[in-house]
Amino acid sequence: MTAVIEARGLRKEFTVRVKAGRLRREKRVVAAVDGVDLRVERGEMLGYIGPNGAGKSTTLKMLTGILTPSAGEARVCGLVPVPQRTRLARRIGVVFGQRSQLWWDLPLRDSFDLLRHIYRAPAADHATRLRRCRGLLDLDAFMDTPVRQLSLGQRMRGELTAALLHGPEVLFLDEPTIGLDVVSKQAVRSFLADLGAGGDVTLVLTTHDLADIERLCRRLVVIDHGRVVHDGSIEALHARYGSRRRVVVDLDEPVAEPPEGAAVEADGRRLVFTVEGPAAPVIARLAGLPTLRDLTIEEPDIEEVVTRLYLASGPQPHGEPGISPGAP
Ligand SMILES: Nc1ncnc2c1ncn2[C@@H]1O[C@H](COP(=O)(O)OP(=O)(O)OP(=O)(O)O)[C@@H](O)[C@H]1O
Repeated sequence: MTAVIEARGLRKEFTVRVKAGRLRREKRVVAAVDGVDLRVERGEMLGYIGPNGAGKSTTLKMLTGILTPSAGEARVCGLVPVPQRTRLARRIGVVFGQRSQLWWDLPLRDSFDLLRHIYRAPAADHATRLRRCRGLLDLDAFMDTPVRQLSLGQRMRGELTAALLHGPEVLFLDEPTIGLDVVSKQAVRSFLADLGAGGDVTLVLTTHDLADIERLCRRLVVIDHGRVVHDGSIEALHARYGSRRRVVVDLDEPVAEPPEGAAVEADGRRLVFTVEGPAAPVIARLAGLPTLRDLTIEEPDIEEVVTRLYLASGPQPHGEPGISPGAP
C-alpha cells in the first residue's frame, strides 16, 4: 500500500506569555506537537484523538498546510503541505467543525457552484459528486437557503459536501459531529462510513465523541501533550488497557452464594461479573446454573478505556506539560 500521509518528528512550538509573579510575564515556548510520527495508507479511516489541548488541531493544521512545522517533516499525497499548499488543496478536503468554507449570505447551491470554479472541477464530475451528496446527505430541502439560516446539522452536511466536490484523496475532519443532534450525527456518520467503505478516500478524523470512532475507524492514534501515546486498533487499545467485559446473569431465584465467588455486583436475582480476556470459561460455568434465566455479555466501553489511557499518560515529569523556558 502507498502512504498518503507521512510525518516524521513533526513538531510545532508556540511562544506564549505566562505570568511569572505579580506583575511580571515571561515568554515560554509551548510544544503543542512534540515529535509526531505518522504513516497513513490510502483508504484508511484514522481516528486521531486526545484530551483538550493535546495537539490534534495543530497536527491537522500542519498536515493541511495552514501552519508551518517548527521541526520535522510531513508529506501529504507526496506534497510538502506549506510550500505546496495550492497543489495540495486540490488533492485534500478539510472540514473544521467550528469554521465554515461556505459563503454566509449565499444559498448553499451558489456556494457549491463557486467552489466548482475555484477548484476548476470539470462540470460533469462536479455534478456527479453533488448528486451523490444531495442524495446521501438529504440536502434538497435547503439547497436554496442562505448558509446563515441553516441549522448546525444542515450546515455540517453542506460543509462535508463542499469539502468533497473536487474529489479529494484525503479528507481531514476536525470534530465533524460537534454540537449536532443525534439524528444529524447519525446522518454524518453513515455518510462518512459509506465514503470510507469505497476505499478511495482516506479519512483522518479528530473527535471527542468516541461513538464517531467506534462507528468509523479501525485505527486509532491517541495523542497527549503533543506526543503519540497509542497507535493501533481499538481492540489493541482494549487489550493494552485491560478492558473488561461484563457478564450479566439473571436468575429465576435469588442465590445465597454467587457461584463464581467473584461477582462484582450481586443484587438478588442479578449477578454481574467482570471478565478480563476470553469470557467463554466463565460463561460455560455459569450456563450450568439450574436457575439461569438469561445471560448477556456487555462489551467494554471505549470511553472507559480512553479515560484510563489519558490518566495513564498523565503530565510530564517536569513542570507543565510540554512547556519549556524560551529564549529571553
Ligand atoms: N496559535 C497558538 N498560539 C499559542 N498556543 C497555541 C496556539 N494554537 C494552539 N496552541 C496551544 O497548543 C496546544 C495544542 O492545541 P490544539 O488546538 O492543537 O489542541 P487540540 O488537541 O486540538 O485541543 P481541543 O481538543 O481542545 O480542540 C494547546 O495548549 C493550545 O493552547
